Amino acid sequence: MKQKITYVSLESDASMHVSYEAALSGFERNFGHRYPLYIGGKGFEPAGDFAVRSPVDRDIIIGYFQEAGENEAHAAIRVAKEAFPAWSGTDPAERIGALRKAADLLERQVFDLAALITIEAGKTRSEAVAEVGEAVEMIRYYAAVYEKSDHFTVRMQPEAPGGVSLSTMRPHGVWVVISPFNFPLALAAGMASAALLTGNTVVMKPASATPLTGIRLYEAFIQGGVPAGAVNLITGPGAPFGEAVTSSPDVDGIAFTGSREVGMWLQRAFVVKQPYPKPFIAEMGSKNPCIVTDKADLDKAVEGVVRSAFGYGGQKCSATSRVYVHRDVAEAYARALIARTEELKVGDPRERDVSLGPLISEAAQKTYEAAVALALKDGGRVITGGGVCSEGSRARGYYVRPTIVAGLAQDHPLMRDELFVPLLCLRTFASLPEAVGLANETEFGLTAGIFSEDEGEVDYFFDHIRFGVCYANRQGGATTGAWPGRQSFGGWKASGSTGRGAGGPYYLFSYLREQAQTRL
Ligand SMILES: NC(=O)c1ccc[n+]([C@@H]2O[C@H](COP(=O)([O-])OP(=O)(O)OC[C@H]3O[C@@H](n4cnc5c(N)ncnc54)[C@H](O)[C@@H]3O)[C@@H](O)[C@H]2O)c1
Ligand SMILES: N[C@@H](CCC=O)C(=O)O
Repeated sequence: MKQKITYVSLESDASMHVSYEAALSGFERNFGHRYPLYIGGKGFEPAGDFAVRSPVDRDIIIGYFQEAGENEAHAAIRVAKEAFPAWSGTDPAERIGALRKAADLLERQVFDLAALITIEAGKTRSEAVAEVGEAVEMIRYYAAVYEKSDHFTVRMQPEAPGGVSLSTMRPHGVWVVISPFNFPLALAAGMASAALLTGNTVVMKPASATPLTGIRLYEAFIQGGVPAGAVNLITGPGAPFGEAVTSSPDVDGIAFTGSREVGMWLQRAFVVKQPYPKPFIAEMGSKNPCIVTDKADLDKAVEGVVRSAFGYGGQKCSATSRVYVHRDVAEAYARALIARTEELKVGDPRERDVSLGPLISEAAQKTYEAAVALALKDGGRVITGGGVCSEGSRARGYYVRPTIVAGLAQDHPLMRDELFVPLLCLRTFASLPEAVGLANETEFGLTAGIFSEDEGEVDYFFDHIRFGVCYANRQGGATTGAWPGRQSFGGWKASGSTGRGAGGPYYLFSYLREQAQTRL
């Protein structure tokens, strides 16, 4: 592959397709294995197992995975605690080397991993290849930041002549890394590599829909040179794992990416059950707005919104789910938006020309159907989409039409709640301050976008919008597609807990604590 694929480019030379299709057929011959969980470098099959079926086609059983309970979580935490003194005591250059090697290994397997992400998570090939690229770049970016900053050691003013005063940043100990289904490689890789680079040890828990991608990441860390025990992997349901990790005195920090509901539960439980405050990193959901003013280039605004509202079926925390369009251009914009949306081909994401694969689960499909019904009941107009696709092989997956709803009140639940399905709400406004006010009327604060060719309007937007990741005139994605080293990715308010974005210059600080060292 000659060109780098990002979420914004999503295009490449034809060689990508040949390699991806070869990887896909290789993987298809290997469905149905049984996989262990990993503690201290050893695979265990201690529990009952669960089958993971593909959202692309429910008849595909990807594999059987361990349904771990609290005992396995405690065992992994114990081993990670034992591994901490040695791993935190290694030369940082050695840790950086191991993580860089893991990134190289992931990069070498780009098509195998992309095929796996397609089957497990239902992503199209371009989205899946981009995600592998994001994981690789995330690790490399953190390694570079850590290396260039001299591992955050800063010389301070000496207290007396001949003395030395340093500010150093030290690891906490055992971090639990809990990741969601929708970026099963990139988000787990980002959190876990940040913890490991900075000298912490890790217990990873991937989402139950996507455990095999988590196992492949674990293997890359181990093959890269992260010692057995410094990284461990538990599969299985969230609830018993959450009980164990929030109550264990040996857990020193939790990094979570997922829904607001689970994130808030974890944060509260961790505070209540621990004897003293410990770091908790949460990246959660959102309800992301995009503003299209009467000074917008409407072609850009159509493409940017379609990509962000419907890319991966709206199953991105960064997805655009609300559009506020100036009333003078609303009709023309809606017409063009509908036309472009109706060009999207919904189907099996293994196929080259498909733009939109399935939703992750039956529950997600039910959320979609309930949302469409509620929109109609409450006087909304479904201006395109609004139905399930169940013709032919699509009946064996969770395929739905990208949908746009107009005419709902600003405080309607569909304008307020994260749905995580391809459903976009459209409303009009009369002035930019009004639009920014409407965009900000939410408890969430992850991503926001504007389309306007007027610099003054764009300045006003950046000055007044209360979201962590903001974009202007981004045809490649109105609110989606942040990339390590280009955009720090972190939510405000109910969307995130630290104020320091993933893939940004300050992210590693979240896994460290400062120690002042004074020598006389
Ligand atoms: N802000 C971000 O960077 C970001 C990125 C991706 C996804 N997300 C959010 O993630 C959500 C979608 O992902 P999801 O459906 O996998 O989220 P989820 O919250 O259902 O699950 C996330 C992870 O938490 C685990 N979990 C569930 N209950 C638990 C419990 N009681 N204790 C411990 N762990 C538990 C799950 O097994 C999974 O591994 C959306 O809300 C999306 O916005 C946020
Ligand atoms: N980097 C991705 C992360 C999305 C998370 O769900 C984006 O910005 O769209």
